[in-house]
Amino acid sequence: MAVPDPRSVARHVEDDAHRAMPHRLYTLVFPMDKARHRVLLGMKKRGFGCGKLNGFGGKVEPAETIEQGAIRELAEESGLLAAAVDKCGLLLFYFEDNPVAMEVHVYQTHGCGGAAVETEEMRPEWFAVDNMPFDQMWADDRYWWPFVLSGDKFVGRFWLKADQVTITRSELVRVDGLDFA
Ligand SMILES: Nc1[nH]c(=O)nc2c1ncn2[C@H]1C[C@H](O)[C@@H](COP(=O)(O)OP(=O)(O)OP(=O)(O)O)O1
Repeated sequence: MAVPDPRSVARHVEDDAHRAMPHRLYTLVFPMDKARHRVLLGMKKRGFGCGKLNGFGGKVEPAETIEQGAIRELAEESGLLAAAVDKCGLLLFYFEDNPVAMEVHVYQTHGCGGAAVETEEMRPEWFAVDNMPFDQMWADDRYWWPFVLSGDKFVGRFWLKADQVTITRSELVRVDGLDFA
């Protein structure tokens, strides 16, 4: 069996089936403009999730912390420079045709430096936080987005069909704290 990534927080999920699966770590960052009640999303132009509007993020590299990965991916995909990011929640995705679970660490950030620019991977656009384009986003986003807005921390688990759209099972809970990086 593959050696578990020590940065993974799968141990927080009390579920044998889950613990037995390898996990790949990802980040997902939502740059917020509190004054204008807006969030920056990016239209993914290639690869996984192509054609969807999403936060900014990607795979965590072996030599970095999850937070460092979040800040790096945000800069690479949007041009925005964040001094810090705030942890919002943890998402676990199980795709029917993939034996590796996706472990996605969700952050928001405020007052970034730099300017949002279109990159090879993403075309950025601002949206009102209370009128999100959920029809163009991942199917699970509409369920946990209210937690991001309220500031409540959350852990969500979603089981998806190979079409990456149909959710066959889900669990979403508010947690008191996220005692991991
Ligand atoms: N169901 C889902 N809902 C959601 O909101 N975001 C999801 C999601 N499933 C995956 N994501 C996010 C997590 C992460 O930010 C992104 C996937 O990362 P990528 O595959 O784009 O990684 P990389 O940018 O490292 O890719 P490459 O450089 O193309 O190898 O999609």
